[in-house]
Amino acid sequence: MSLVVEGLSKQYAKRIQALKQVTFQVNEGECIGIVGESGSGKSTLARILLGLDTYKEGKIRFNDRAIAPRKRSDLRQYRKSVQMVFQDATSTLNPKLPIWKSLLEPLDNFKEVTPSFFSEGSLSRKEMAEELLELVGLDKEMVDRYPDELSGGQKQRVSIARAISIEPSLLVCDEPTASLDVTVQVQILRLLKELQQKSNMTILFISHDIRAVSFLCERLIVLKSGSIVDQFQLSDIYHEERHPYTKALIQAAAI
Ligand SMILES: Nc1ncnc2c1ncn2[C@@H]1O[C@H](COP(=O)(O)OP(=O)(O)OP(=O)(O)O)[C@@H](O)[C@H]1O
Repeated sequence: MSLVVEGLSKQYAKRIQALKQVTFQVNEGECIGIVGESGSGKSTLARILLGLDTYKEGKIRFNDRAIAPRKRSDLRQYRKSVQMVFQDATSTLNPKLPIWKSLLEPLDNFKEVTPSFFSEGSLSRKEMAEELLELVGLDKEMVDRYPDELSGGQKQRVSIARAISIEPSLLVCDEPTASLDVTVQVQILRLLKELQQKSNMTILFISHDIRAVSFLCERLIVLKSGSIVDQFQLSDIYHEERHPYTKALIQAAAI
């Protein structure tokens, strides 16, 4: 797996330059964090990376193939490899479907995928959903429940299970913990860390919270007003040469 973003710029209206010459690379098995305040361009970047938004300037290459957002066939292949976890798990899950049906949607879309983590032998669809729930630390009894019968943290676990069900080579998380209580945030971060270590999955974690990013990621990218102002290994977070903006984020988070 490799993702290369080169000189990516995105302009919404004449004066709104959401991304400016953004360049970075994500390598296999890495957990990389993109941190920035509100309005820094994080969601724009996430949407473009998922093929949900277009861009005119710059290049995105995934496994050495250009991602051209308008080509549907390319996009389908890409979606199989790149999955997303959003901030709002409620909107990810269809309120009219029991959890097990929502969980199986990606596997239904990509029938050619047989996840390596399923037990041997033929599993019924519900058993598959139960195994997915157990993978993210949820009780398998929850398969028949509906989203509004789950807590925020449980819903986020379901959306993580759903995203990893097809074993994507890259998982993009856009503020996955932002709407959760602090204690639940930590649990979700621990879960992501555990899943990443178990499967060597590559994670791109986008957040305004440098504390969360530094808990999970070994490399950090700092985005400010659409530009990357700093990029460093976690071990260098307190290094003197950090950008003043990074230092301010660290100080504000008291880490
Ligand atoms: N659809 C849009 N049309 C016009 N401007 C937009 C649109 N989406 C975002 N912007 C602008 O682009 C800039 C970056 O927004 P973006 O949502 O990517 O930031 P963000 O870092 O994700 O912020 P937040 O954490 O508040 O969601 C902002 O100035 C925003 O107002």
